[in-house]
Amino acid sequence: MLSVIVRSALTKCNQSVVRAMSSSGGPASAYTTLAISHPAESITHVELHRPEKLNAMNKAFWSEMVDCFNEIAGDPDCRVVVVSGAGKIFTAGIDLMDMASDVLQPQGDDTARISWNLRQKITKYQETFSVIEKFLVSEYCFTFKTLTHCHVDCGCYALEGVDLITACDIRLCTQDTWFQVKEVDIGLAADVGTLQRLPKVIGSRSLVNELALTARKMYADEAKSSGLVSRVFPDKEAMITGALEMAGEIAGRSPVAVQGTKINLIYARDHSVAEGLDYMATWNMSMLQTQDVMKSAQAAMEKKSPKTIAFSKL
Ligand SMILES: CC/C=C\C=C\CC(=O)SCCNC(=O)CCNC(=O)[C@H](O)C(C)(C)COP(=O)(O)OP(=O)(O)OC[C@H]1O[C@@H](n2cnc3c(N)ncnc32)[C@H](O)[C@@H]1OP(=O)(O)O
Repeated sequence: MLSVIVRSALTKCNQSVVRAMSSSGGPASAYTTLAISHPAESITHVELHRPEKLNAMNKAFWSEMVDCFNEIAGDPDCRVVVVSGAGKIFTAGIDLMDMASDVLQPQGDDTARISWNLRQKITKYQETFSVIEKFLVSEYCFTFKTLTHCHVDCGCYALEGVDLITACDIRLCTQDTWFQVKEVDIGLAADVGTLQRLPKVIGSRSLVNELALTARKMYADEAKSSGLVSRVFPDKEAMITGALEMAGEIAGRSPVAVQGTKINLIYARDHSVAEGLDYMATWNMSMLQTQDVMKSAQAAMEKKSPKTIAFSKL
């Protein structure tokens, strides 16, 4: 239904894009929880795809995300990744049924061994989201987070999704989205990224504390004003069009410049200004020698968009 309405409203070029990004076809890959598509040149779409379970993160999901982003990292044709959720919500968080025995009720009778094994598992689950940041750093892709549209009365959720989206570079949502750091409601401290990354995404420490300590919902307008998302769209169609336009803007620029910018932004986030400047100098002592600078400068002098330049793959 959604794809029919969308098709009639978009250009021929965008029709195939929205078809590729719609969830109706199901996963077209080896993965059981992810659907992968290529809606435009240099852009990969990763869709969380268990809509009947609200994209709850089961055991397969945690390892498939790592495999998927490793695969993307090895794909020189990919420059931007768009991540979204199939169906009415982005994700309902950890799969409480499938994961219960693994994490919430660990087996064994020796505290040290149970603890040791739990630590291993937590570290492994952390890698599921860190891989987005880490591997895209070592490659040259940007990640958008897009949330699916649904009616106001059913709401959109990003529960464990907050861990995932804070590892992405840019976050977009629809007007009827809400976000929740849900962990305290199920008796635990969030352990796969939210408490580490959210304070670096949202400027207000007080707001981060409030969200994490009370598990209250944060709606789209507050998410925008706090800086969790950079744009709010009226509906999914507008959001996908906007996300792909933005992805196209990034993918059309020098991958040397884009990759270097991303890596140095993340480095600056985690280090002092002095350390960041030092790292930058070392980075650019080689990267400034790229032919992309000369090509781009020449295009600027001729008042041409950088998107008119054919940049080679990294
Ligand atoms: C190492 C990491 C350790 C732990 C980390 C935990 C972090 C977290 O993820 S905390 C968040 C945990 N998630 C939740 O508490 C959400 C639970 N779900 C809900 O509250 C509701 O489903 C809802 C999200 C508010 C949506 O409600 P509604 O729209 O009414 O849909 P439902 O009918 O409830 O759900 C449809 C279908 O999906 C199944 N489902 C929903 N959430 C989960 C889940 N988290 N795990 C497993 N399955 C889930 C639900 O059971 C339904 O399935 P049916 O087969 O149709 O019954």
